[in-house]
Amino acid sequence: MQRVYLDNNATTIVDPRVKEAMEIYFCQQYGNPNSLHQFGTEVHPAMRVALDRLYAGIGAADEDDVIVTSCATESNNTVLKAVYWEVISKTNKKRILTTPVEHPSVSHVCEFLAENGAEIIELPLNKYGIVDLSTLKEYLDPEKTALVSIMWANNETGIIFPIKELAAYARSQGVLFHTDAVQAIGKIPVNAREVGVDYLSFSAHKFHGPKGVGGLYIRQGAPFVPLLHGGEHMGGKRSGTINVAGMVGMGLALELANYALEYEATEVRRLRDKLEDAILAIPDTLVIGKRELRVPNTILASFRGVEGEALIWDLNKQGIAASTGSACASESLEPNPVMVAIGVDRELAHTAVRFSLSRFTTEEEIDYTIEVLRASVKRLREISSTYKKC
Ligand SMILES: Cc1ncc(COP(=O)(O)O)c(CN[C@@H](CS)C(=O)O)c1O
Repeated sequence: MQRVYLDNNATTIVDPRVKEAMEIYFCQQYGNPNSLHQFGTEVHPAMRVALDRLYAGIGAADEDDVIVTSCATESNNTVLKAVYWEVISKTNKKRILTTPVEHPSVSHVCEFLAENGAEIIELPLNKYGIVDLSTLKEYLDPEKTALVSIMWANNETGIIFPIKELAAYARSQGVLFHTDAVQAIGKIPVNAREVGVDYLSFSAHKFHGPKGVGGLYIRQGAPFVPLLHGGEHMGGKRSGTINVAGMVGMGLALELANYALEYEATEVRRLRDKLEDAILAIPDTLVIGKRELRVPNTILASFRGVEGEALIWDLNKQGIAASTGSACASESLEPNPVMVAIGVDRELAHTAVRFSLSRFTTEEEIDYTIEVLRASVKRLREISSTYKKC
């Protein structure tokens, strides 16, 4: 049976070139970078190269900070709690403006901060599933707002948010702006300085780097306190012995991902559109978001009358890996929250399936997926208690 991996928004394969670059830091150059002896100092040049790649890869200025974390969840927690301690707990600016479709590593932190005095406002989405500038202008009161936190691209739909214009307006009002760029980096161009954000989160395992390592961009002068204290690592901004192999891997993965952006925009998009067209040719289906307003690798599709869980298990039995939405919500049998937030009816929101490709996806894999998907949907509808051919 052929195995086809179409859940790249959950995690990706490590690029073999990244794996190779990481290997020597396990059994050859394994010293603690903070050690003064040669086992520690010999890894410094590679760390410098990795940091240079990270700065260049996300468009950070030399005067900005980029810290290495364990994952984007840590990066998001760090930003939101830093703004809480440095702004919300010390001034009359108690508000965080965010969206109803953020990843739980933003939304659940906001819920926690609301229990501790923050005021969280979820900005309504328009019919395209994004926050438009007029909405931000309507809700943003600069006297009361500490931070705007809006993701660059949604992990379930792939819908891209207009970060440049939103961040520019927040900056014009003297309000801090954070973007969770996890699902944008490696798919579309991301440049922190160009769009003018104060904070930007990312995660290596979303762009063919290793799991367990992420990053956080902090614009020069942006308020900050560490989430993790206890050592002078990362200039005191993130304590803990640095994951040298992960840092080297993430730096190279980001450089390779940016080299491949043209391939993402052409070949990956072509294969995604081929699968999407085949899905839309099946009766009573729906794809969320206009494809030109999405990152090139993602489809969130709805198959009327077919439970999302049933379909992904049927596909899984035939070797195809997809998801009902984000991996962190995959245990939930609730309707897809993103679809509910953008107004899709709840019955359809139970039938969501996410397909996310990568630069390693082949045409043969897409052709096999189309063949299997057509048969699976047909078979499941025949036994469906709710599907009546419209
Ligand atoms: C937008 C966004 N923000 C943060 C994270 C968390 O990344 P970590 O490095 O795993 O901590 C993710 C990871 N989303 C995966 C797992 S839930 C998905 O299936 O959609 C994300 O998509």
